[in-house]
Amino acid sequence: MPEQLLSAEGLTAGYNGVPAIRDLDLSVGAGEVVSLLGPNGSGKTTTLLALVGLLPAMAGTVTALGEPVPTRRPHLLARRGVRLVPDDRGIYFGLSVREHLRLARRRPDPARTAAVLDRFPALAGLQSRKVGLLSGGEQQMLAIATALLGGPKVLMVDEMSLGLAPKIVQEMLPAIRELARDEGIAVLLVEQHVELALAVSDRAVVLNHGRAVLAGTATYLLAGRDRLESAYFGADEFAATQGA
Ligand SMILES: Nc1ncnc2c1ncn2[C@@H]1O[C@H](COP(=O)(O)OP(=O)(O)OP(=O)(O)O)[C@@H](O)[C@H]1O
Repeated sequence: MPEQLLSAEGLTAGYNGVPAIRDLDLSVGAGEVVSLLGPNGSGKTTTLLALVGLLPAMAGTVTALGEPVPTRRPHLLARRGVRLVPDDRGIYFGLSVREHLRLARRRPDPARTAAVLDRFPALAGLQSRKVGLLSGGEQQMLAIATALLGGPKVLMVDEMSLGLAPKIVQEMLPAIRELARDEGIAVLLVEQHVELALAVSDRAVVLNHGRAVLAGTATYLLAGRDRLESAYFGADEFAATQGA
């Protein structure tokens, strides 16, 4: 079993005193890719925000790299190597790609930059382009490349595939999978593309109404399509989609 770099136990978090996720257990080990799945509003983004301490835990604990995650100090956590790429990508549109990549490290590291750009070759030829003029897929690659330049130990990506063509997603997800394995990064993906996510994941957790309703290895989840759909949609909604 890999060393657990990120874990939540009994995590409850939400907004204005109202829980949006309840009693969640989750862990991601070195070199592992775990997907957090579930329908709209099931609590995936809330979970990520709680995991980086942007939302304080109402109950339970969050541990990253063996230490409790501090509340509302994501920059401190990022310095320790725990990075979240948010669903709006968190990038600066006025910079060029080259300038953006330079922001990622206090001291430039050309070898690391070259190694990361190797994983996203489409970006390599766009270094002079303004970030705001990149396509959605290129912007997403830049957001992830920027996070990777710092050499993260834990990487969380919220809805990487949002607004992207499936072909781009099919290229990017395996690149993230390889990076996790090669560099021992613990990766937590929030994804709407269930099958694409499971294809590159070791394990997944399905949330519904803020609770983990199904968890297991990707192989187990892919082998039980009905079980997955039922957990994903909820029994009643699933029945409705079946015309019952
Ligand atoms: N800032 C907020 N204030 C109050 N409630 C919120 C806030 N953000 C999210 N919620 C609520 O918390 C619940 C979980 O939302 P969350 O964004 O975590 O779901 P999600 O699974 O990421 O959804 P999606 O797939 O649509 O992005 C939803 O009921 C949502 O309406």
